[in-house]
Amino acid sequence: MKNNSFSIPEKKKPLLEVKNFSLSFPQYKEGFEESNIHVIKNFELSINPGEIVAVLGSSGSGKSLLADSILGILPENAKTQGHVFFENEPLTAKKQSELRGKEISLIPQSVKALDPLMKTGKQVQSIVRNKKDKKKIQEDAFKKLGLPTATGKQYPFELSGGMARRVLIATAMVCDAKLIIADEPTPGLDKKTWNETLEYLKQLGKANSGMMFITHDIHAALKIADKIAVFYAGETVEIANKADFSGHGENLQHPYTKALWQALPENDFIPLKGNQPGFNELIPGCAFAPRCYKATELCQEKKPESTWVNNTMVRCFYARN
Ligand SMILES: Nc1ncnc2c1ncn2[C@@H]1O[C@H](COP(=O)(O)OP(=O)(O)OP(=O)(O)O)[C@@H](O)[C@H]1O
Ligand code: NI
Repeated sequence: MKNNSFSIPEKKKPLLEVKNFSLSFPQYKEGFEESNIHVIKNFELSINPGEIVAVLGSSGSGKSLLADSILGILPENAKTQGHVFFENEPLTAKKQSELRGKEISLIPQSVKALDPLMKTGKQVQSIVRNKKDKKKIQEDAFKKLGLPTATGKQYPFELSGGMARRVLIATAMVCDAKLIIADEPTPGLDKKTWNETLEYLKQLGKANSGMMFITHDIHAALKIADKIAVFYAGETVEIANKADFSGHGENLQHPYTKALWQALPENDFIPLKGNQPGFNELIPGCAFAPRCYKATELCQEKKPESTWVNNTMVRCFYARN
């Protein structure tokens, strides 16, 4: 008898792993007393090759800073703690500068990231690593994204918002990166362009090795992501599988994720009362406790560690097993 019936499948090497990552800024009060604004706390995330993972968080919650942390382009006053690994190797500052724009590529949040003084075709060509076919690679990318060839001869100010977004996506496309970080790539787009842009991003994420898709739009996240990391008050409260967003959210583990899902007009349309705590509020327990129907004294007093329930990472004392 062959001895391979019990072989354990080889575990995939994660492309990106973020463990216990925190980010703060020093703040000086009157009398020069220093304190810290804690923007990201104990953040966790893992992206496997071929996976699109959405980071879903409200406006101003620290999503772009998370992207900047991975790329190594944080403001100088930012203080970080924790571990980031790229293909199992620590992502040091040296490694970040080697990989940035090559193995790891950013689709920036603002179309203002395009150089206003350079024609879009030339801008995209300047990213292509292959020295010979720069023009062809750029033109093929424009074609795939539905941009007319003539767009390459235009300056960014001559383009509509939707076209400029596609030029930004083209820069990530031609870069041939292993990991693409797309930071809020769909704000202010009309429905048709929104759908098309997400479709291009999905193709791009799947064609390349993986994508971190940053958004505050749950619909956009559900349209393209395999997994959704839900960000609340700077922490990942749950990393849910896309399939768990269904019905009344019975399979979602964290009460905040459930509340987000149930608040959608096409679902139960139940509004979530209250606000997220500010960065300066020191909360000893679970940050969601003041708004949570399940919260007990334990939740007010102690922070839940991350646990795994049915293949889902969750930080809640009362997640189901
Ligand atoms: N250099 C800095 N010094 C101090 N605080 C900063 C600095 N940069 C950003 N912040 C704070 O960090 C917060 C999070 O910023 P970030 O841009 O990462 O949020 P975001 O989730 O990407 O927001 P949006 O949805 O608007 O894009 C900001 O609200 C701001 O208060
Ligand atoms: Ni942002």
